[in-house]
Amino acid sequence: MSPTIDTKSPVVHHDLPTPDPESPTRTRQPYKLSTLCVAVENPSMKDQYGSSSVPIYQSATFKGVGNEYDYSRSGNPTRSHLEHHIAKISSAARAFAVSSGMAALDVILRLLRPGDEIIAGDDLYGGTNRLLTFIRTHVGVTVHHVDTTDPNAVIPFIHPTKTAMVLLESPTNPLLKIADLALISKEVKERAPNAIVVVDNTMMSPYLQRPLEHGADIVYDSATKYLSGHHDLMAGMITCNRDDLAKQIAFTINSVGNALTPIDCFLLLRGVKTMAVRMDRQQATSQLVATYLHSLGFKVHYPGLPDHPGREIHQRISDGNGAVLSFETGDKELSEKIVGSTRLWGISVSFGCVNSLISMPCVMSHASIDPAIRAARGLPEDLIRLCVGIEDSSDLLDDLEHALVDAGAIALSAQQNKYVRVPPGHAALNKAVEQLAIGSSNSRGVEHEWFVSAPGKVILFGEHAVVHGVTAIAASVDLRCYGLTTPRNDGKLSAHFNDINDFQAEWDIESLPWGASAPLGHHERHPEDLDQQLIEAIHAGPLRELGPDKDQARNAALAFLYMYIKLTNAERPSVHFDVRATLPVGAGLGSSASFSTCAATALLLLSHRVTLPSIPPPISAEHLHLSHHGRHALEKHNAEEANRWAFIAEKILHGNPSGVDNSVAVFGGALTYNRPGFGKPSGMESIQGFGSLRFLLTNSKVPRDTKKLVAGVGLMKQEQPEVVGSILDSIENISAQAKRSLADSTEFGRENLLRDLSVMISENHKHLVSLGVSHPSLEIIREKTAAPPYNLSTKLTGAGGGGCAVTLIPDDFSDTSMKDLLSELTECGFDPYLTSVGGSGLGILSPYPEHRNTSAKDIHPGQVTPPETPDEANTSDPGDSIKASFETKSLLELTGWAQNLGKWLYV
Ligand SMILES: Nc1ncnc2c1ncn2[C@@H]1O[C@H](COP(=O)(O)OP(=O)(O)O)[C@@H](O)[C@H]1O
Ligand SMILES: C[C@@](O)(CCOP(=O)(O)O)CC(=O)O
Repeated sequence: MSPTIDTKSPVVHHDLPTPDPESPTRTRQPYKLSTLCVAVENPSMKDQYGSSSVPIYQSATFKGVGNEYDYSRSGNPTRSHLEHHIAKISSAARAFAVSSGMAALDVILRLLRPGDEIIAGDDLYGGTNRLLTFIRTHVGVTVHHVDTTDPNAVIPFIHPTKTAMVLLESPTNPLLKIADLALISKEVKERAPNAIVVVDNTMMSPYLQRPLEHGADIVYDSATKYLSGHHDLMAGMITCNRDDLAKQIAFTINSVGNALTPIDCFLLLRGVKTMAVRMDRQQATSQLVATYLHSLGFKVHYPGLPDHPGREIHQRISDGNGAVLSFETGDKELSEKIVGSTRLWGISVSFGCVNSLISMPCVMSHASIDPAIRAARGLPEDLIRLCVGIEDSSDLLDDLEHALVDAGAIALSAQQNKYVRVPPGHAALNKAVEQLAIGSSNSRGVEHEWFVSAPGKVILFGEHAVVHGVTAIAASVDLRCYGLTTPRNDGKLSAHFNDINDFQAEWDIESLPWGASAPLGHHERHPEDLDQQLIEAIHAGPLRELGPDKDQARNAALAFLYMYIKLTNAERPSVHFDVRATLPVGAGLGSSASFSTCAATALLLLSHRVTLPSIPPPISAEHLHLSHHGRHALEKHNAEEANRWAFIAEKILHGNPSGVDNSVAVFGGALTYNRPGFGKPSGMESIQGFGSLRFLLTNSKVPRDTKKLVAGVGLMKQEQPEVVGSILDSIENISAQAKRSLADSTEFGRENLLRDLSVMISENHKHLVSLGVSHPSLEIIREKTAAPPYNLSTKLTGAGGGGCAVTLIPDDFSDTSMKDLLSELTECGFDPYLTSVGGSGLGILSPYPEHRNTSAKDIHPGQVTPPETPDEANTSDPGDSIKASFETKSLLELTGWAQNLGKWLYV
């Protein structure tokens, strides 16, 4: 077919390129729209040089008589290419490119005659409204503005002969109201067969919605928006399937001369190629932004939200929710402040660009509508419109949050430790109060203490091998690390690691190496690799005086300071961080991961990146003491964030961690774990049935260093890949078998399960010996437990090289035997300990006063009975009593005391 634009008979139909079947037996599916967007080829317009990009025919005239093209106002090869392409992706036979979206509407409105009537929406783009007013006053066309989101409001205005055009938008701009394009088209056709249904599809683009498929006669787009995507050109596209209409449209364009210029046609063709990827990203971020604003309590207009009134209709007629949304703040002045406070969101009219934009329709795009009419049409003066671009979603959310905070629309709730919406009208007042509280310094006040805790772990199968992609099976143990932050508010930061030779240090916050690290946005993820520049700066700065004999403390302080600098750049809270554990440090029970989890969580709370549920469910007193009560009180995304940061601290402490230890410390319970990056499913899966098993943990008390042991296995793997490879395969088989046995334990029988696990424990240990990570002390423990009358299976657990061994205790193991075994091990200088596994993961002591157990208020050491007159400071600030007792409680009392303080919120 010829693409000739003949002004006498200008209608040209464009083929939709459904690919031919390759063979009679294998049909090809039609290309998806995103493929069609990229495939600009027009088989009937092959370029003479085979250029892969459509050339710009920047020529007003073409030589010769009777050729395809003579004058660019009538036709131009670059424009023909563009029109063919847009027709193809719009389910249209014809497409016309003109100089702007308004030019498109102008061409369409010229189909009307004096006396005709139009039905149009009441929430229209301001420019559309302006042109409609013009044709009403100058052409004598009657315009009925009705709520087109309600078909019943449209029907009474349809006149069988007078109604010449129904002009629809869906979603509307800027209130995102939905019109049922299919239903209205049908109703119009039935009642006024000659009326033309016209749809402005700019908010959606053909990628997300093709109204011609739903009965519209003409569709137009401001191609300045999504079709081009870059705000570097202005264009309008008109598409239709009716020859009669196409002829009239072509006639008008040729007569008035508003066709798109060749260079803009070229730019638009280039833009369309990336439309699908742009829109996919823009939509995904829009959903995040809408959900975020909605969660803060703003009235948000976006069809992607579950409570949007037109959602069901929109899902039926479109393929997505688009990238424009709007929200109300309740206060015009506040909205102006928010719009003025953003940095990344550019203040601009229009939308559809790769850059994100923010605007207030009533003072910008819709300012041309009379304020009284705006009010009558329900357009809120405080409405903010967001047009989402392709920037990183975390940057956009962060910028918006900053703007909301700066304008005083949201404020930090000390009690909930998260941003909450300030009731409209209070914003200015609250802002002033907050400024006073913050004072002139950039460090924000810290109101109360945070008390957090996380368990250690026992690895039953797969340690070391898990670093290299093998499945590990691990569970939490009932030994925990505790971290407490207390406010200092004197510009200093301090830490006290009770278990690391009572290490204490204090730093001037402003002297920390802030400059060595780029600040991390509020929603920004930490990159996979550690920031070596910051690590070096911390070593050279705050840690410079710690010699090699202080390795353990230096590493822990490094992990703490690294996260403090990365996470709290905006707040820089002045706090004291106290750590104590009931876990042996460096013994293979994951002390580093539980420490990392505590430090990460405390800092995430202080930087308001982890928030608590505002109304935790009520508790009954009898449950207060159970360690696993309150599970799932912390939201999953908060747990995941804590786990991500605990893993970062683990990298600092341990070099090449697999992530199993911190996953157990955060999520608790029992799980299988696979490290990502080995071409197989990764992550964790919780396993049941583990909690009923009894284990004896025996600490050899031989110190060792996880980092060195893990690095040692890594080196061995490099030097003897085949030997290590086959050991890893064998361990993988053991883990897989153990996973199956644990999963099927009821069917399999308890006795069989215990017997199988025993065999696998011994096997796994042998493989660890081959990897060179056992130690004579561990072999003594293994031999002692294996000897009659005990006949138990033991393996090292964790990194080995000393540290702990784990022994499986069968159900029928007698109390007498246990007593004998414990004393035998103790006599050899070991620390045996019977543990229960599978308890709670990360916990945060609820900060809500109603959750604090006042009867458990502490009695200071040395006091036999509570004082008759309660100590003022002690009653008014539970933080004081927590800190004092935390450092002085005996190891045996620590867990019970912590539990008794109040309700713990667990992952
Ligand atoms: N309670 C704690 N307080 C401070 N730092 C700790 C604590 N527990 C562990 N760490 C840090 O973790 C390191 C121990 O890590 P690692 O050798 O992996 O032992 P584990 O096998 O117990 O995880 C310590 O040297 C110290 O830096
Ligand atoms: C050896 C390893 O598998 C477990 C280390 O445990 P621990 O640090 O010894 O508690 C290493 C890892 O998985 O990161």
